[in-house]
Amino acid sequence: MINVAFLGPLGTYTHQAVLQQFPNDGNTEYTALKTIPQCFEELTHDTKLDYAVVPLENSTNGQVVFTYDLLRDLMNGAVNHRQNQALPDLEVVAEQYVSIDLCLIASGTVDIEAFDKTTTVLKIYSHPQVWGQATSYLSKLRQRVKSLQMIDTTSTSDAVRYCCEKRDYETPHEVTLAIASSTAATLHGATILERPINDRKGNTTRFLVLQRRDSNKGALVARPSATSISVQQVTLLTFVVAQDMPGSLVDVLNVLKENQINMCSISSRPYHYPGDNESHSQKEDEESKRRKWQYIFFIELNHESTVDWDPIFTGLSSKSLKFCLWGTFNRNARYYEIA
Ligand SMILES: O=C(O)C(=O)C[C@]1(C(=O)O)C=C[C@@H](O)C=C1
Repeated sequence: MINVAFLGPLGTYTHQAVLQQFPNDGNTEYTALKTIPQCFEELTHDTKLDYAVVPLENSTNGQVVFTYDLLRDLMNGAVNHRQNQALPDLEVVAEQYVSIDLCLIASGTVDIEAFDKTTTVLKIYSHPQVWGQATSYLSKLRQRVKSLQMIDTTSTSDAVRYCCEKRDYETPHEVTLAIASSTAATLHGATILERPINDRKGNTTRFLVLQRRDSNKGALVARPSATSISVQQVTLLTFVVAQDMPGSLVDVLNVLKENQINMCSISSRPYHYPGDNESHSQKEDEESKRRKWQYIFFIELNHESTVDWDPIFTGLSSKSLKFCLWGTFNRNARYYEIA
């Protein structure tokens, strides 16, 4: 039996990612948690859980910053190190992709055509990641009402639950709606008013599957894509460099070039050196620790399964102040799907 935690409740897009990765075969238990931080926290400490699935990025509006920042904080809080390589408690073992078809949802019947610019007060509940995926639909909607309030919830499925609970409190001019998946609407017995309302066709969210590093289970197996016989692999790394040293980022990237390995993504998030009660590498000097404008880099490499990692890790170790290898996993075939 395996136990998979995820950003719940049932009916979230993350739940969909979980079912794609771990189909209900009678051997899998699913544990719905309320927030992304809880997924990290519970997987770290509850050995009854084997995996956690969390959103990482969306093809329309980019990073799910909660997840990026939790990875950063785990790297900073890592107790175990091999020289300046942080070995946090969790690692990444697979990726998953879910097509995000956003629906405008009501608890009962609502006539959008009857909205009145002088009186209708519209409240829409959803996960914060959704607003940037339906900007043009929301701005058109705003023009048809007196006011539009967008209210954040911990997930899209929870947004539908809120919307259904609010039904009894509505005044004649106040309308409460949610943006979520059709699965969430069905689950709550709610009505889909319009779909899809996302800005871009092919809107997709990418998810990561995490496990505890000490579980020693290895990466999860993914099927090869229809277009390639060999399975491409992806490696996720994070690192920090000496920001005042010209070329310090280039030096790290040159390690990849010299070893003929391709980088397929790079992004950054704000970084703060670990506090005194957290572990840190000796190269981090006092002054740089106090600076506000520091960055951690996230890079992904795509490669065949036969890579000589020794020179790469030796290079990364010498050119960065601190780095972390989050895992090497198979590229999911859904990555290659065209919008
Ligand atoms: O709220 C959900 O349904 C989630 O699974 C979270 C989440 C996200 O954080 O990106 C997943 C996919 C969509 O992009 C919107 C929300």
